[in-house]
Amino acid sequence: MTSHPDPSRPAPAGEAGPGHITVLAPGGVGGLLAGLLARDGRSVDIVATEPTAARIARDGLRVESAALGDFTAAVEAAPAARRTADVLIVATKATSLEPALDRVPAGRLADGALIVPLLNGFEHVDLLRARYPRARVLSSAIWVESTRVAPGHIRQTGPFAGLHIAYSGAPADRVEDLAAAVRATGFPVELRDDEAALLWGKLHFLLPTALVCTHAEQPVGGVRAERRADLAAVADEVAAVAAARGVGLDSGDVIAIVDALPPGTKPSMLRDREAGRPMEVDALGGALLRAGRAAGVPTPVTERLVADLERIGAAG
Ligand SMILES: NC(=O)C1=CN([C@@H]2O[C@H](COP(=O)(O)OP(=O)(O)OC[C@H]3O[C@@H](n4cnc5c(N)ncnc54)[C@H](OP(=O)(O)O)[C@@H]3O)[C@@H](O)[C@H]2O)C=CC1
Ligand SMILES: CC(C)(CO)C(=O)C(=O)O
Repeated sequence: MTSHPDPSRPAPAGEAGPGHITVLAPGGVGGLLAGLLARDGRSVDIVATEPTAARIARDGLRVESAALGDFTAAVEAAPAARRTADVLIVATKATSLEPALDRVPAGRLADGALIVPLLNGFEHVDLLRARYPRARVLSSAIWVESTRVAPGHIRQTGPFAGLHIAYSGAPADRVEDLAAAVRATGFPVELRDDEAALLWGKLHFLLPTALVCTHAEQPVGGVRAERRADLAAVADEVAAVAAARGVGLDSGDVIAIVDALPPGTKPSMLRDREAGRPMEVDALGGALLRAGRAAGVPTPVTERLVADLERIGAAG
């Protein structure tokens, strides 16, 4: 995880620029990046649900962040893509990914456009590659705690922030120009060669934290004291499935990260449960169960937590 956003925001030297950036879904993470890029004067627009697009077009995008500043950025916003994007940042929840993608037809992407999905999990990468065959989907993971407190109003909390992007076979200079533009906003970016390690490294931390905090209805401080065995067991199950796919992960690292977090840290799945929104239980936990079955790796603790959370989600 990359920590401590740099508020000095160094200017990108000699950078050609990533071109026009469209952000699909201005929620906790999408709204944060769209706001930061717009504040820096980048060419950026937002595609959102009808009411949220209207609100942002009228009032701008409000961002509150102790580390990156409080500001309102004027950004174009519409319910369907109107500009041709060189970069598409996809920031929906997994539960609304497919209907949201209908708002960005493939013809609205420049040939060879870069797609940066901020979703947790891994199954969305193949879905995006099938849907946009002429684009380059870069496996990515964002480490930040950021909440859409109201349409077009984003609050980033917590001490960590970092965007990890894999080259994923795309032209290196274009990926680096994009990384430079995001870094210049003050948001740290790490470029990586190994996309599987990037995605599974995030899931290794995220899945235990999300499932156990959401199941217990407690932030990190409570579960690391009371549900440590479940945290460690889910981390070990993720590591076992990742190992079957050739990715080496050490569960000790996950426990060390969980122990270092502020006790009030809440994963987005817990925030969804508290707000009565659909939870990404299937896209994250269900995906691990499917990958475990395919590899012949047992995942009993994840299975129990997923079953309980699916029952809770279905009961509304
Ligand atoms: N929040 C966080 O701290 C982190 C989240 N993530 C991951 O990032 C992804 C996004 O999460 P997060 O930012 O929390 O999500 P949010 O719930 O904050 O935002 C989701 C956004 O999607 C929009 N949306 C929903 N349906 C549609 C649709 N059909 N068309 C267009 N837009 C739509 C919502 O619109 P509206 O505003 O109109 O409701 C909202 O702006 C998830 O996979 C999550 O796991 C990863 C790291 C940290
Ligand atoms: C990193 C973490 C736990 C940040 O809150 C996250 O990815 C999420 O909440 O979805």
